[in-house]
Amino acid sequence: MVVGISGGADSTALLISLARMMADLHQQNRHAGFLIAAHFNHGLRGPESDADQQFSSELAEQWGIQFVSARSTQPCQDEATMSAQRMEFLIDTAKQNGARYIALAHSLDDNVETVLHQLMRGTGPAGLCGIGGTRSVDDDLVLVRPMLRISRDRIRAALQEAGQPWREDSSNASVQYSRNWIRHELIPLIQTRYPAAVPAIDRAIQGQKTWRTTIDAHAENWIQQHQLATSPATFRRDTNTDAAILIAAMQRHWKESGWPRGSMTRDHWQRLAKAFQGKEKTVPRFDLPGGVEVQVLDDQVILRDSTN
Ligand SMILES: Nc1ncnc2c1ncn2[C@@H]1O[C@H](COP(=O)(O)OP(=O)(O)OP(=O)(O)O)[C@@H](O)[C@H]1O
Repeated sequence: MVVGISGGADSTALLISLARMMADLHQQNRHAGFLIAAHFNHGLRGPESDADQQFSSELAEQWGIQFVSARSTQPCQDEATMSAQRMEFLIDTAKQNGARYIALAHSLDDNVETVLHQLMRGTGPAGLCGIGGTRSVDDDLVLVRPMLRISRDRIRAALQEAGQPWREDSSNASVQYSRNWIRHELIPLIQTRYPAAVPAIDRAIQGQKTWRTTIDAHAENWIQQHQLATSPATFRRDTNTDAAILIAAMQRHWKESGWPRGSMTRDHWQRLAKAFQGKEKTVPRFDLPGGVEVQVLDDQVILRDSTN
């Protein structure tokens, strides 16, 4: 397992927990695999960034864990780009060393902040499920987030109790980044009136995930029963199924076909669902963003990638 370590409280706690679990397994003479601590130096905060790397490397050494690091060749301030650079490094490290898992230390609070961020920026039901606990990167590699149900406060309290220091990232305190603004301004404001808001939102996320799993199972089932041909993708029309399931089925189809979803709005998905439900008889053909052409026949709907 490759563990992404920033030197912050969450990933310090994750690395130590995994190292202890490994030690326990070794003691019981059980196979424990191997751990690699991987740190990506974004190089944005000069000596402070180097000190984070130094801290992470010393922590790994202290626990007898192999340490790998890389430095950004194109330092940038954009959160999404930084995260993508980091993921690329973690995936490369995993592949080069034959690791099957990458572990990240996102906490319950990170999940709640992410959902609030998505909610305000605009999202569908999937975005309200928050960060996934596991995700397949490919057939041989799985991304896991074992700390997702543990609060930031609990993690810090445990580190303090263990006498284990961590690095405080000064850019985490800056409200310049929208995620930090949610963490440092918005959530504390909400908590002045709703002190238990964070665990309450987490429970709503868990509930949403259960709904999502159910809808996904129906969507998968629907595709199996209604897809008549793959090239071009041909589906049987269906007046009985709810729009939510039809939309989830189509979103799965988009993903499997590698079609771009970026410009598909809620209105587009609903229009597509209506085409299946037989309420779109007057429009036999229409186009969707990303070059997908929809042809509506009496008993079938055909989808074609017109850019191919
Ligand atoms: N520079 C980095 N190098 C390697 N892994 C990282 C780095 N920064 C973050 N990660 C991993 O990604 C996870 C989520 O990143 P995020 O920026 O939300 O974390 P963070 O606020 O720095 O948390 P932490 O308290 O773990 O440092 C971290 O918990 C850690 O596992």
